Amino acid sequence: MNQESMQASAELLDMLMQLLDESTPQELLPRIAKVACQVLHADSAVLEIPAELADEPFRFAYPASVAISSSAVRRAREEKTAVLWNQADGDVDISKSIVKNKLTSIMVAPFRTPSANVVSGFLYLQREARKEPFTEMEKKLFDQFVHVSEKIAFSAYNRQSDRESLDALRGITRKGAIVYSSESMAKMIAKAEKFLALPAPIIIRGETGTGKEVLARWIHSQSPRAEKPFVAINCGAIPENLMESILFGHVKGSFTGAIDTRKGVFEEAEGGTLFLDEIGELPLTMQVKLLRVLQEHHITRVGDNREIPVNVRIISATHVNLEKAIEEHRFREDLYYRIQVMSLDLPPLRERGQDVLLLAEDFAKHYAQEYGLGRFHFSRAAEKALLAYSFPGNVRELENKVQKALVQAEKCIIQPKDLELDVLREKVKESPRTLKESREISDRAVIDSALRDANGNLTLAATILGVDRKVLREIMERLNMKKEEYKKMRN
Ligand SMILES: Nc1ncnc2c1ncn2[C@@H]1O[C@H](COP(=O)(O)OP(=O)(O)OP(=O)(O)O)[C@@H](O)[C@H]1O
Repeated sequence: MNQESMQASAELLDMLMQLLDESTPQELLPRIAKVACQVLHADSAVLEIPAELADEPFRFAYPASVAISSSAVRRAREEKTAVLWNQADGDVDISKSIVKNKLTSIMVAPFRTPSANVVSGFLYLQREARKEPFTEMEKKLFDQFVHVSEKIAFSAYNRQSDRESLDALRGITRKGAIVYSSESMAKMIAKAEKFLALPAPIIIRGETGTGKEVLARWIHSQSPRAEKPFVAINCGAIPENLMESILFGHVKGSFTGAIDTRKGVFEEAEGGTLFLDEIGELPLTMQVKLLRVLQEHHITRVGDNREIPVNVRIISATHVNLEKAIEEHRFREDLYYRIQVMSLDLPPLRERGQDVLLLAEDFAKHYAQEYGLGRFHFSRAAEKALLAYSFPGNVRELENKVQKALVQAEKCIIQPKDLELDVLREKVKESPRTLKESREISDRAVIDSALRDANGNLTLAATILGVDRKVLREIMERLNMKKEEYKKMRN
């Protein structure tokens, strides 16, 4: 092997190594285009896969606005191999594209299905005029790279479809990073789905670490604003004196330390979604300013008097009871009505039943892969311990416990002791739980959700539940549930 081909093989290996970590096709495909672009020193890349191959058509362009030669793509498909055009080559259509787009050369390869000759998509690279054209050796490397990438991509598709079949068998739903099988989550997601396309603000209520940000990101990704930015800030973590500048930006010299003019998060999120976590922590002075922006749709940077129009969807989140904060004059009622046009209650983990187990399995799989460990299983005893443990609402705590357990576990089997669950927080002391206890837990969860939907109205809640009002009242008495506690909750 000569020096040049040794170097090429090393580069090819390097490219492929970078792809092995990506687990889903959605993560892998953009990476293929980017890695090819980087290692082959191209200025732009496009990877396109039509719908019949993937579930949805896939197109990734880097940079996003790149113009490509469709004649070059057609020729690569006809020739069924990687093809290279340089400025001096004779193909009239392709030369036109090369000159028009100020290029020096183009390489395209068909991106095939695993079943051999069905040409489906393509990977396209081009170099700008100021650079050297691609060489024959680079074309060879590109061809080999595409062959192996196709195989990596298809095993990712297969893994995904295996997982989807298994998920369907077990009644598991995945929405972006959100995983669930419980009714309480399914109900909340069904409600969220109705809000996706609407521009109005949403408020997400839920205890700490229940997935409010994950839910907000998913809503954004499914909304007409998905291509625009999602910007998240935690109102509780920002010092009061910096809050205005972080939200609305500032001009140079407007205060000590303002060495540049800076955009605030409203401008950064332009056209997209701004996630205001812990909105209940926003100081009263800022609440007034935020309300004004929501009403007037423009902001003014600190130290400036120009009004800058903004088009941003607000999703806010809170773990505190905002109604109580209003009563205590810590939160403005007018702002409350502005931000809670549509409201979602994220159930705490303790009300998600078996979700605890599937989240634990997912976290175990994810972190075992990240740490380069093998495949882990939970022992039956560990599963029982997880179900019996009263998580204080918190998916993050579960995630943390599973992470630690992976390090402690022997022979890739997670035992109760590896999870370090606090014995004082066990929901039920005896195991297994009796039928009566388990029925009470599920009765409590459905009644809770119906009362929320009905704003504490017993007749309406009874209708939702399909029982007589008297029967509902009796069950509530037995479970020590009070309708008054639901009067102020709004969905
Ligand atoms: N249903 C879910 N499926 C998978 N992962 C989840 C789910 N809910 C939460 N998580 C994970 O739990 C962790 C906490 O989620 P997130 O940060 O969205 O919670 P939060 O309610 O916004 O927290 P905080 O109250 O601290 O702001 C994240 O790592 C997230 O990926």
